[in-house]
Amino acid sequence: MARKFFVGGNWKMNGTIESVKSIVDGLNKAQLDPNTEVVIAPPALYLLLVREHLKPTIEVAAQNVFDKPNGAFTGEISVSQLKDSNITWAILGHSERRTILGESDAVVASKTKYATDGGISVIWCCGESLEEREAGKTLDVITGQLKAVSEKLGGAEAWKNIVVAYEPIWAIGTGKVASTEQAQEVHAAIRKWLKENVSESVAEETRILYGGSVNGKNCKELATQPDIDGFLVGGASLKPEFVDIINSKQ
Ligand SMILES: O=C(CO)COP(=O)(O)O
Repeated sequence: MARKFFVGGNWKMNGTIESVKSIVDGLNKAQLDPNTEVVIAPPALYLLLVREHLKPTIEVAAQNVFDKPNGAFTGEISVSQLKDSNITWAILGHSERRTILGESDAVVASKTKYATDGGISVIWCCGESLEEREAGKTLDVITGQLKAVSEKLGGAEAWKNIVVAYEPIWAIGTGKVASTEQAQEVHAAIRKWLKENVSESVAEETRILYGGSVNGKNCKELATQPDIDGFLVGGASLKPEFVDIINSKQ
């Protein structure tokens, strides 16, 4: 089964009502490859605005979701609130939340389990720091992150609603994109890990995205790699070149 190409736009903590409307308008008018699944993740405050104005063929993701049903959790958003608002995806495990907001493997795993159990699909992120790469620990870090989430998910079923995003921390927002060889090597290792530790069909069917300084120029070559099934885009998802990234699969 061919994996459908997937491009996510992670707007992070950027935008205003005016700029959000302008990006949405641009996406609504653009010619987008119908063979690419597109998901946009605006800041929480703009989720409803984006969902209301964006064409229905593009899904909307939250940049976080909490692992409790409701209650006294100031500042958090629940799975049921996302569903109530027609938000169908969440980004979890992003390195900015792991490093800046202190989310551990266990917290990320718990949120991922809670979201998928509740019917929210997850863009689950992993990636190594520069120090870890230089110490030759890249695959150890990635497989450690995979193991934590996989044990919590407890079987193949939940993986149907998960897209994996490999985002080397040293490539995020730095303009330093991983080479096609570096990205393909890690993507192939993730697929092998899924095959050996979850199931052959999960390994075959799970989309593995690359994220980290993807732009309109470098996306085409990355998209030629057999295990790169799309992108999670930060800075360039706020710009018109995001359309070129969506249309990058030949
Ligand atoms: O973190 C990212 C997407 O989640 C990547 O960000 P940049 O594309 O800005 O490097």
